[in-house]
Amino acid sequence: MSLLTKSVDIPAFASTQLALLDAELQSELQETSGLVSSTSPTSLQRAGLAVTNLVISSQRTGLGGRTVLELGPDSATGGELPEHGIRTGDIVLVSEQPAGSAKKREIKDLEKKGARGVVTKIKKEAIAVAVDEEKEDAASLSGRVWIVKLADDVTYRRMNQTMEKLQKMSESEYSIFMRVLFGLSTPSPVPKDLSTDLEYAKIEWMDPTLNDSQKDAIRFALASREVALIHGPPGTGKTHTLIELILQMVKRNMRILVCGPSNISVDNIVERLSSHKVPILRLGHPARLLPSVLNHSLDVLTQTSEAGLIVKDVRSEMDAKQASIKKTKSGKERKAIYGELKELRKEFRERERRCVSTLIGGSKVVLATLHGAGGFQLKNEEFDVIIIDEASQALEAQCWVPLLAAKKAVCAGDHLQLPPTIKSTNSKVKPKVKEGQSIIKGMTLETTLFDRLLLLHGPVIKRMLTTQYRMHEKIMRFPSDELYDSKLVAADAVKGRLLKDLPYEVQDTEDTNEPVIFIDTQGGDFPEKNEEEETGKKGNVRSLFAESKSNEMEAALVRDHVRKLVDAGVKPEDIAVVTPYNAQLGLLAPLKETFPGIELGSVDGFQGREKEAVVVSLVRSNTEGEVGFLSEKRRLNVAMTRPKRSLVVVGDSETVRRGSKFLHNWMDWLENNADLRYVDAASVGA
Ligand SMILES: Nc1ncnc2c1ncn2[C@@H]1O[C@H](COP(=O)(O)OP(=O)(O)OP(=O)(O)O)[C@@H](O)[C@H]1O
Repeated sequence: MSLLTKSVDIPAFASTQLALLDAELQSELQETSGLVSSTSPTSLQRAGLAVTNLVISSQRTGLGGRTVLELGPDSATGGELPEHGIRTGDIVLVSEQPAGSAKKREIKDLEKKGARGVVTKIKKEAIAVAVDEEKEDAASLSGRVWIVKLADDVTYRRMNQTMEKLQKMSESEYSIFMRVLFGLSTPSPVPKDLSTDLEYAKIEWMDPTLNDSQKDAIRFALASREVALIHGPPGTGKTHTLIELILQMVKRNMRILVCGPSNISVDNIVERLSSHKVPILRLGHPARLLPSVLNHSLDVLTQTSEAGLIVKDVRSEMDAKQASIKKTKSGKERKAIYGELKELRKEFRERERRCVSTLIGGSKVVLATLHGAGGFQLKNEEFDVIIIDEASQALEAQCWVPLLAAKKAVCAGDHLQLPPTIKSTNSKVKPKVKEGQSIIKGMTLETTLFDRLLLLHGPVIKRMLTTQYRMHEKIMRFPSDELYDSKLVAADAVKGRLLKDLPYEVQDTEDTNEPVIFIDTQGGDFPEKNEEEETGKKGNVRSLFAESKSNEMEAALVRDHVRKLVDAGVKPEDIAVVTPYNAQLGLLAPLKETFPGIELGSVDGFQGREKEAVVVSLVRSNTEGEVGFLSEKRRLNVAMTRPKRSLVVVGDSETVRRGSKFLHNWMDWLENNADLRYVDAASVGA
């Protein structure tokens, strides 16, 4: 029996999590500092960890009073920023750019000459960074600067505090909810068929178009006492379902905290909830929120709401006093003003605290990231239920930040897509445990709460959404049969959609009237290349690209295919090329110049997204049948479920089929069902 199917010793669970989190943070810190100290800025940029050759183009005060720097390309580079891997919400260092050859750069030295901050906005021609308060003189940076992505140790602090609390709790403090989540008690039973149950049969749906599996999942989530999982395979309307669930809960006078692992996952829900007349409140730094969500932000409301105006009064009084100090010469008078200011500050804090709790107290639905839910604002707040969206993409320790005080949880996710990205799995940093503490062997950070609960309690705690609104029926077939017990059904509106039926002029060609095309390169004429061999670079660059492979033949075939689609009239912005390998993305990069608007991305980065046409380059082609990254079926699942109307797979079936049973079945399925195209090296032009 797997360790996860048994009840879990809570202190051992917490110490294992602490050790794993520490190892993860250490490898993140090591990776960043190792790379920054020994790799040239240009290589860091290539690895997606930095953007070089920038200048500060403007500086302004952003929300929350923070200084926001806007960084654009220097005049020599001009125009748009190069491709980079920096994302909104990343913690970065803005600093003078060191010369390429300068060795032994330490992050702390760079920090002296620059500042840490949070990326608040990314545009084609500029990146905005809100710098930390104590470093506002960073604006004085002149000349050429660069930004480097740093490890985000703040998020670890909160997860650690949560796990430490869990570790120290005595058994008598465990709530029923906690006991169920660790398998010390079984979940309270829920009637099997809720559609005939008196209480749940006659729900008045806000959205009457919900499908039966969505309705069933909502009834189940309402009826469950401790925990419910909503399993949402790709395109099945997971968020759509959560919105209705939230509205139904509000109708039942419940108070709800809604969380997700990322700001974007939370904002997505705020945006969709805002059209309904429900008082909602979004916690989080305004700089990190979507602009459309700002009018629900706690920080903004404390300044604009009625409750906020009282705070504003004190603030103006304080400003006036501050100004009068400057005018006064007499020491005695100054001292008196300082005394008054001190009192005012106290008053200000007290009013602000009251204002915050009035605003939070008046909200039926509060939304925050899992990490943000651990802030002081929610310290004494009680909720009837915690809803976690994208729960299968969150670390379990992160989920416990709000769950420690919970009575009931509803988690939505899909454990058959990729879990959160972990660095320490392949690194040399090993988890260390304090003496005398027991740990759970074999547990990793990649095991999410969603996975663990399914293993622990089985399907009785979940409901699966089964109608999908994204893919042509044929694109859906293989993942449905192989991973979702053949339960997925394509909605009528999407099941027959092809590229040629796009709402703009697209010619009917062999490339636009086929939902699944497989371009098979078997024959071994163009084997993959190892990025190390190609660059010949040593040191940390090696580790960065250690797993990276590329395949020029495949890149040429991808280019050919994209050209044919565009020639047939498909807009480049409706096409994406995804591949598991960064080095292959590098090879494909020129496509963006030829076809502006096309999207190139790693499979992992494309999770949660969709496009009309998706070309997948599998890259691996070798005589050993090695497939590396591809052996992870959750990655393949993400890759093959992104397209709406056209999935094009480019790969060497001979190599790939040897990688795993899943890959073997996929190659067989493609050979039997896809529009199969064999190529020989000589016929590839581009
Ligand atoms: N019952 C329904 N009727 C019609 N369309 C629906 C229904 N439920 C969901 N959709 C549509 O399906 C699409 C996907 O929905 P949503 O964004 O909620 O999915 P998701 O499961 O959260 O997405 P992902 O697969 O990326 O996790 C949306 O365009 C949504 O409007």
